[in-house]
Amino acid sequence: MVPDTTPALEIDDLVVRLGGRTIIDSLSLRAEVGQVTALLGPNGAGKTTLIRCCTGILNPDAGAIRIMGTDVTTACATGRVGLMPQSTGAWSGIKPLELLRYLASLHAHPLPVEPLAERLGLTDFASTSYRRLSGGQQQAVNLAGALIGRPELVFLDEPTAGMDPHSRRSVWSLVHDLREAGVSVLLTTHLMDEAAELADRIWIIDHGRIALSGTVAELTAGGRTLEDVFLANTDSRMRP
Ligand SMILES: Nc1ncnc2c1ncn2[C@@H]1O[C@H](COP(=O)(O)OP(=O)(O)OP(=O)(O)O)[C@@H](O)[C@H]1O
Repeated sequence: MVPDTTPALEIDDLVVRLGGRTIIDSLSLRAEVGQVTALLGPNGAGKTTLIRCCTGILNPDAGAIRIMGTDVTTACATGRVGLMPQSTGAWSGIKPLELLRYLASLHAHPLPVEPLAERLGLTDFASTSYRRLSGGQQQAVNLAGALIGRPELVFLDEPTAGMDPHSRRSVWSLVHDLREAGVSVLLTTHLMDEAAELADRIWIIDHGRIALSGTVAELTAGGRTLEDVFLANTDSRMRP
């Protein structure tokens, strides 16, 4: 039997213009099924914009996105995609488990809420409303929300930003388990050790374009650190 080589995510020549500027500039990228793909890039490089396009929040101006061989709208509508955004201003007064139960009710075959909450340490602050949680605790709730619908492809936008080293390690272990279970993960991070620990393949983007891609071993061949490679291949000036 011929193996199915349809990628989890395939982006071709994507262009996004916002506020009169080109934010994503003819960008092409591929993420394989069952792998962890890391998107690195300086502040303002376009990482979140790209994720917004892949999750149906933003329509690109040109180019194509395929998720497991289907279009974004279909993939998202059928619950095959999960998203952990950088911030969710909307939840305010709701408590973590109430939120997860609500999100679970939107999916056909959700994960059981309590074990997921336990795994992410949410039960420790179960009676606190979302808006009163610390930044790292909110991140943990956001991560649970991304996973509750058993997505086949999950986008994690800076999943460990603001987390202490214990919480970060626990997220790393969860990402390893997701990979083990065959879930495809695309994450962004500014932490080079996180990318090196988790990613099967890294894509470095700068000013909305792919600057470089490869496995950690390929990128760091010759004794350079991932941070050296990042610094050498990206612009030090922050995007306006
Ligand atoms: N709605 C918008 N209108 C105009 N410009 C926008 C809009 N949304 C994002 N941008 C701009 O697009 C650029 C890319 O932003 P984006 O959030 O994708 O960067 P990023 O790579 O995720 O950065 P960071 O690492 O800081 O999170 C920035 O210059 C940002 O100001």
